[in-house]
Amino acid sequence: MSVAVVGGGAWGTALAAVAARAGHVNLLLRDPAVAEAINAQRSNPAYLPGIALPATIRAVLDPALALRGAEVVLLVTPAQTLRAVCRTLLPALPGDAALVLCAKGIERDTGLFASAVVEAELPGRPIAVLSGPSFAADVAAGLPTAVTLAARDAALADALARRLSGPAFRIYAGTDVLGVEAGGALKNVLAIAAGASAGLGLGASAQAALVTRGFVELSRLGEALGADPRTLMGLSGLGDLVLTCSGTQSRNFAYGLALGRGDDVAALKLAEGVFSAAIAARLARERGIEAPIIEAVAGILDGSLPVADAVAALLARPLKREFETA
Ligand SMILES: NC(=O)C1=CN([C@@H]2O[C@H](COP(=O)(O)OP(=O)(O)OC[C@H]3O[C@@H](n4cnc5c(N)ncnc54)[C@H](OP(=O)(O)O)[C@@H]3O)[C@@H](O)[C@H]2O)C=CC1
Ligand SMILES: O=C(CO)COP(=O)(O)O
Repeated sequence: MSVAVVGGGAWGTALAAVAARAGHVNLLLRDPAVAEAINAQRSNPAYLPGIALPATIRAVLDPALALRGAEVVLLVTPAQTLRAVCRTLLPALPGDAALVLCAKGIERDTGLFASAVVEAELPGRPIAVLSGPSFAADVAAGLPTAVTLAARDAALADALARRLSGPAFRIYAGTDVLGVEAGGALKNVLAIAAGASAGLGLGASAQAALVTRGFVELSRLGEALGADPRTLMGLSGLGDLVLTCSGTQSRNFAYGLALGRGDDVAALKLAEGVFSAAIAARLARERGIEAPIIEAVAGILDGSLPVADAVAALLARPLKREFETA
C-alpha cells in the first residue's frame, strides 16, 4: 500500500519515518524550508531536531503531487485544523484511499471527534484512527512503542496495522473508533492537570491521585460517549494517560507545569488539551457525568479559575465512596 502523510510536524514526520522503512512515502507540508531540510539533509530541524530520516521520505508542498496514487493517507495536523485540511485535500484525494486520523482532540465548536469531522467532510471514505502512548521523538528514533489503530472494518484495521507497523513500532488493531479517539483527546486535558500539580509542587502522591481520578473521568465520559471500557483501559486510554502525565516530554504536561508555576505559556509548543478542555467539560456536563478535574482544567484555561483555587475546589469536594458496589 502506498502511503502519504499530511502534516510535517513532529508526529507526521515520525510516522512517515516508520512507514518509509517499508517503501516510499510522500510527506505533505506547507513550509518550503522544512521540505528542503527533509529532502536535502534528511532531517526536520523545526520539529524533530537531531533525528536522521530515511531517504525514502519525499517532502512535497503540492497536495496533488503528494497524494497521487496514495492508497493510505495519514492526516497528522492538529485536531482543530482537520476540517479545513479535508477541504483542501478533497480535489487531490484518490477516491478509494483509506484515511488514518492521527490527531488527538475534539473539535471545539462542534464537540466532534476526528472521525465524525472527516465523515462529514469526506463522506464514504474508509477511515481509521491511530492513537496510543507514543512520543514522536521516540518513534522516529526507533525506540519500542505500541499504539492502537481502529477502524469499523476489522479487515481494514488489520491491513493498516500491518502496513504501518515497524520493527519497533507495534500497532494493535481494533474496531472501537470512538474509544480510541476519546482516550487520545481526554488524556491531553488530564495531562495539563498533572503538569499544573507538578508546577504547584503538590508532590508525587497528589500526582498519582490526579492520574487515577483523571482516569475515572476519562472512563466515565468515554463510556457515556459509547467507548468500549476495554479500549479505555488499553494503550490509547490508560496507556497514553500514563505516558502523557509522566513528565515534560509531553507538551500538555509542560503546558500545565507552566500554568502551575505561573510562567508564560504563549511561546509553548502545541498542547491539544488546551483546545479540547472546554468542550470535554461541556460534553460531560451534557451527559450528567461528574468530571471535576476536566472542569478545573477548563476553568483554569478560560481564566475563570485561578490554579490555586482549582486545587482548593478539588480538595473541598465531599468525601464519597471510591466506586459504588452492587
Ligand atoms: N508529537 C507527538 O508526540 C504526538 C502527536 N500526536 C498528535 O498529532 C497531532 C499533530 O501533532 P504534532 O505533529 O506533534 O504537532 P506539531 O506542532 O509538531 O506539527 C503540526 C503540523 O501541522 C501543520 N499544520 C498546522 N496547522 C495546519 C493547517 N491549518 N493546515 C495544514 N497544516 C497545518 C504544521 O505546519 P506548519 O509547520 O507549517 O505550521 C505542522 O507541520 C496532534 O493532534 C497531536 O496530539 C499524536 C501522537 C504523538
Ligand atoms: O500524544 C502524545 C504521546 O502519546 C504526545 O503528547 P503531547 O502532545 O502532550 O506531547
